[in-house]
Amino acid sequence: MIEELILILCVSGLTGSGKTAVSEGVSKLGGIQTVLKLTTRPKRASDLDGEYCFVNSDIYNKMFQEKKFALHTKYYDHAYAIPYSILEEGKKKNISRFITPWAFGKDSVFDPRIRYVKIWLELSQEERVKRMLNRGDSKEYVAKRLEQEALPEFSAYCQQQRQQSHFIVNSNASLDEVVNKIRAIGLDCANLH
Ligand SMILES: Nc1ncnc2c1ncn2[C@@H]1O[C@H](COP(=O)(O)OP(=O)(O)OP(=O)(O)O)[C@@H](O)[C@H]1O
Repeated sequence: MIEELILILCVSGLTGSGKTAVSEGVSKLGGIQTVLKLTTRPKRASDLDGEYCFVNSDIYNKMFQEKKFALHTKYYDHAYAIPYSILEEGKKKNISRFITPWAFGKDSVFDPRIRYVKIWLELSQEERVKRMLNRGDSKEYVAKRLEQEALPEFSAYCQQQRQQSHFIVNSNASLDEVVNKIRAIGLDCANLH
């Protein structure tokens, strides 16, 4: 199990704000690693290799009951988890700092021995739409996501994520700049221990 301190940088933000790109970018610079997550949601064409392991609800629930997850959350109809095994694999490579897109919800379960640093990526809707279209999302998909964002329940949830974050980072800068800023936060927080 977890004998030494583990830190997870949890990057949240609205769709298209850069969570995945920034997490990958930080991970590429070394010392802080992305984590493979388990999910019950179906695979999408846009999913990056190595970001998710797709499992059915039976397998997920069994692992949950066997306390195999360091973090678990529900988002709409699907469940997401970070298994201890992934963190332990990192530890074997001397990595104890991780980064991942992650949002804490009211159904979240998390190991309190882990230190979570919550980072919110801030970006205007206009710029997010541009980036989503650039990444190949269809206009219909973008419109659907924006409609969802406007729902009072969803918007309150996002507001809460933002308010509960330890750092708010402006994503309206080059990817390198945002990556370096977040990496510096991760390394600074690691040095506090
Ligand atoms: N700082 C940046 N400057 C320019 N482009 C960026 C920047 N950050 C991310 N992007 C690009 O914007 C697009 C959206 O980023 P990304 O997919 O990481 O967003 P996300 O927050 O993970 O979205 P979602 O929640 O929909 O999965 C991607 O094509 C990504 O490469």
